[in-house]
Amino acid sequence: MDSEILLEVKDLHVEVDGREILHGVDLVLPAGETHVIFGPNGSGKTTLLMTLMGFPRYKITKGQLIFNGKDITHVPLDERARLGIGISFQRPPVVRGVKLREMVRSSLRAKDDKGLINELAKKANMTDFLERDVNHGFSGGEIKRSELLQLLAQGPDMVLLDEPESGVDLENIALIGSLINELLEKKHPIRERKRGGLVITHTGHILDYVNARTGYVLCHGRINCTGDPRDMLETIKHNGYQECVECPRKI
Ligand SMILES: Nc1ncnc2c1ncn2[C@@H]1O[C@H](COP(=O)(O)OP(=O)(O)OP(=O)(O)O)[C@@H](O)[C@H]1O
Repeated sequence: MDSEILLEVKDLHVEVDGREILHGVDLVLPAGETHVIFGPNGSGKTTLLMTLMGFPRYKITKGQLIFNGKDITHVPLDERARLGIGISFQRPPVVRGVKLREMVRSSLRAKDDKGLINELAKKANMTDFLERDVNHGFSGGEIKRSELLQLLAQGPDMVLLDEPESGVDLENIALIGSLINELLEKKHPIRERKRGGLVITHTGHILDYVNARTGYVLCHGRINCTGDPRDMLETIKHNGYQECVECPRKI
């Protein structure tokens, strides 16, 4: 492979509260690429992203995570964020007493810069939300834009997105798509792109906006299939996931 490898997941086994959820996941994300994760409810998609981010509840019992050439299997969450991993949650919490502006400021890798915060908020159409408590009373679409605004401030090398389009109307999906593309440096020439993304999607709407190279189907804590994400989505739409579960070509 000519491109640099951003993330390598090797034989990953993960337990949550004593129950094994991931039973040996392998994947490789080259720098500059976006990969998509499909899979039925409860198959372990969120578990995978939370484990990559380093939430302590998700215990790696076997396997290895290599990020930018460094073994991060036992590196804690805050250090992973400093190394350049960022996440947008499926259902982010309300943070009472913390204004969105403060949250964005704390995410900024660059020095505090009021001008930059305002500029990013404008891009995410979140200017009117900066003085409100994080996610308090935000609609589904506003929450997703707030998450992406924080990621834009952080500027991570690897972006983990858990259902970025859920609860977002069709008009706002275009905006969400353009924010994701900005995060993933879509305007840069391919060879210069250093960032990568892993995106969980159920509907696949985001594929209309984001240039995703590879898709995975995760079933019962294992990757059953890898391929072109648009083809996979078509098959899933027609046949559902049962075919993936029973597929004799399982990898
Ligand atoms: N604390 C826990 N104790 C036991 N099981 C758990 C715990 N947390 C998660 N699980 C289980 O792990 C499995 C995987 O959950 P996960 O949220 O990763 O699935 P998912 O593929 O993201 O699902 P969805 O598409 O519904 O968001 C589920 O069966 C869930 O109930």
